[in-house]
Amino acid sequence: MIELGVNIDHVATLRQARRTWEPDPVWAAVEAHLGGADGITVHLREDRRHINDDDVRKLRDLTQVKLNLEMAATDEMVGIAATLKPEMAMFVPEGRQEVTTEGGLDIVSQEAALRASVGRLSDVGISVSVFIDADPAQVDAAARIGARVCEIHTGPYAAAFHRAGRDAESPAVIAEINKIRRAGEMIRAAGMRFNAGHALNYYNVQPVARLAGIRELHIGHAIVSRAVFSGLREAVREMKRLMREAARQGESGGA
Ligand SMILES: CC(=O)[C@@H](O)[C@H](O)COP(=O)(O)O
Ligand SMILES: NCC(=O)COP(=O)(O)O
Repeated sequence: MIELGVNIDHVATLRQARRTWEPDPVWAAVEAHLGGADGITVHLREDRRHINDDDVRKLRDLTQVKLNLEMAATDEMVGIAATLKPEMAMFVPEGRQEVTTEGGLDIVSQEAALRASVGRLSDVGISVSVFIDADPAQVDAAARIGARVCEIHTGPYAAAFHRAGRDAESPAVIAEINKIRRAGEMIRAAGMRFNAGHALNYYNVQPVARLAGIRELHIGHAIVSRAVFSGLREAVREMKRLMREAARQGESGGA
């Protein structure tokens, strides 16, 4: 069955707006768990603009569902992950000026360095994921460096969906979903786990959740935004309901 990893970065974004102690990401993780989250995702950015080292340590100790640590592939971050041992670590590209992650990791241009980082984390039992565009060359490279998981960047799909006025049948949206589908087929054929995420929301999630072989979606901004009005537990519950419904109707019958 398809799983949901809830990204709680923006609970920390709100805390940092006042540089205070609330809202606490650990409380968010508990609420997400109670709403049906299968995992918790945080992105420990090099500039610590939202989640900080202390949050990750506490989440590691207290979270009872899988922890996925998103990070740049730097020595510092690899060291932190190797010490804290989240169940999964995902390498993402990072830009200092970006508001959020702007594109997938270019594995092809830094294969040797990334292979070494994947090796360091795999050696201590962490399942290593890479955040990549739906690009066959990047999927091939992910397999070559030993990644166990690929998370396909759904930002271009989400942007097309928004531009099309939420029309899932528009040619631009279908073209984007087909790219993700083809990447997913390659990922699975290479024996890796097929995940997806970024900018998914309550309107655009179902076509992605219907894809054959999709294992896990990572969703943050939309869930935390909904939670402002409905509470986090309910926001997670509703997202899981949409995902399950789509998976049941989906290309692999919810398997
Ligand atoms: C990798 C990805 O798709 C996003 O989850 C991103 O890493 C989140 O980072 P921000 O929360 O800083 O936007
Ligand atoms: N890796 C994607 C993620 O964790 C959530 O991204 P978003 O829903 O906050 O855009």
